[in-house]
Amino acid sequence: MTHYDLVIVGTGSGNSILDHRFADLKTAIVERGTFGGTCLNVGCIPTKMFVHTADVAATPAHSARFGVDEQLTGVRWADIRDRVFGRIDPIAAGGAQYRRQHADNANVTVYDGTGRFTATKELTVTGADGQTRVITADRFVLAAGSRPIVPFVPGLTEAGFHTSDTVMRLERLPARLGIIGSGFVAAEFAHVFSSLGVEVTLIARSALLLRREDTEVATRYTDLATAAYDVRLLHETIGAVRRDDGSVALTTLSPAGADEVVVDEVLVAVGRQPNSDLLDPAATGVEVDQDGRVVVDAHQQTAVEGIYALGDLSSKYQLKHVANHEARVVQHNLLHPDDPIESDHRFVPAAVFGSPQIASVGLTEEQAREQQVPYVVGRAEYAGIAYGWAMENTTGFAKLLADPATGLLIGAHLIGPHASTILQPVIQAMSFGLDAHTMARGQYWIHPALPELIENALLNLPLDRS
Ligand SMILES: Cc1cc2nc3c(=O)[nH]c(=O)nc-3n(C[C@H](O)[C@H](O)[C@H](O)COP(=O)(O)OP(=O)(O)OC[C@H]3O[C@@H](n4cnc5c(N)ncnc54)[C@H](O)[C@@H]3O)c2cc1C
Ligand SMILES: NC(=O)c1ccc[n+]([C@@H]2O[C@H](COP(=O)([O-])OP(=O)(O)OC[C@H]3O[C@@H](n4cnc5c(N)ncnc54)[C@H](O)[C@@H]3O)[C@@H](O)[C@H]2O)c1
Repeated sequence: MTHYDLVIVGTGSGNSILDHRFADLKTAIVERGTFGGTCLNVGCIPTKMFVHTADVAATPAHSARFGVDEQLTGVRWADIRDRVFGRIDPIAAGGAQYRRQHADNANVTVYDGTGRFTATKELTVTGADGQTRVITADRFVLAAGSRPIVPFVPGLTEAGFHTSDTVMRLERLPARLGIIGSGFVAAEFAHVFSSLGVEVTLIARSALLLRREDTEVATRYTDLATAAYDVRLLHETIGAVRRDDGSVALTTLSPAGADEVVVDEVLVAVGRQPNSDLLDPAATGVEVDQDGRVVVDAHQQTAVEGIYALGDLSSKYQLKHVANHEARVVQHNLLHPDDPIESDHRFVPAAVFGSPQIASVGLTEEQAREQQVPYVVGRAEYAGIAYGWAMENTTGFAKLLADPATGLLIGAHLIGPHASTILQPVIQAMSFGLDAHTMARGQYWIHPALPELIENALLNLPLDRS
């Protein structure tokens, strides 16, 4: 048994904690999978590299209305895939090598294997070969992330399916892809594969795609997706079977009765579960909530002194910018235990990089109503601003919610080109308490750029005083 000052479980956001300020601490870092975690290897980074490629591939389909006749003559899947992972895999390998071998990390030992608590502040690490090593520490950082949920569907395991962990490394592009689910992963991969020429069928249990977005945004997205893909709403997948010709028949049940969807590959995208079950935090006295999330306080500390948790393991947001923020908080609190700081989860934004993009921050209109928060709504359409005309966009819009008395923004919801970028000034205004009128009129807005969408929505807010 080896004792450490600090043990970090998970090399996603957890790996970013260690720097020269920890050089005096005898430290271990434990990883069961690929060094670098979800965002780098199977999450944000590769998906967005595929999304940009999809945007490029989709361009010819929209170019004729500008008087430009373009044709997509083919996509080279192997080249697309290998460009993405040719860039990413060396970064993961380099990160692992840096921790294992570089002089900067003389104080760090990397353990390959799954960490599981076996007693208070005692972790047993089981390697792929089944060998176990027991380590103890004064302090722990639990950054073990989450993994895709696979719902029980009779026959699905035998038929074979992909998750976001594997679908980006497909050997070849399928002609038809069935996606079970209707959230972030479903929307992004529907755009990616459809733009590359794959027939996409989205099988959603709910009546709306992206149903956690503001309802107006989710409704607009559902309408646009229905025009672009084969969308089956209110369909529960109840069976799967791989046929002799290699296709997979998915049986679904909807209010209209049983139905069948025949595809070549299946992507399961129904959410992610925290990896707390692998860690058994209870064995060290750390509490887990009913959704499997490790419970932390505002300092990211669990109920056990010196054990911190961050990211998808403990956060309901499951977003990389949140995991990064929490990792910085944990880093500070490890370095300055007598002067701890708190995480700031007041205004957490999110973006779906599908087609079109969606970006949001703060309350939806439905949440504001439920919580009885006073609000007014200001809207603007891409079709109402000059750059929106340039893009011939007729479907995108911004919807802002503000407190009518103070003018402070309480929510923002965008659907349309570059929504993830255009939202940023709103996040800034909310974070720093800038009211809508000052934001709209206290600065220049570059004309005729896309952020004029926000300027117009701000000016359209029916505030008590403006
Ligand atoms: C397809 C996809 C696209 C995404 N796109 C975006 C995006 O565009 N923007 C965004 O903000 N977020 C995105 N996310 C979410 C984002 O990737 C995660 O929120 C973030 O990576 C979580 O970081 P983490 O450090 O908490 O966990 P992870 O990065 O998952 O790190 C956890 C690590 O711990 C290891 N581990 C787990 N259990 C153990 C154990 N018991 N012992 C040892 N090691 C263990 C795992 O192998 C893993 O490497 C996406 C996610 C997916 C799946
Ligand atoms: N751009 C981004 O920031 C980004 C991109 C991808 C993933 N992510 C993160 O990863 C997480 C996981 O993404 P996701 O799309 O898998 O989950 P999600 O939570 O976004 O959506 C899952 C959807 O599947 C539905 N569902 C649940 N069980 C089902 C079942 N048995 N059959 C059919 N549908 C079912 C849910 O109702 C929900 O609408 C997200 O919560 C997000 O935080 C972020």
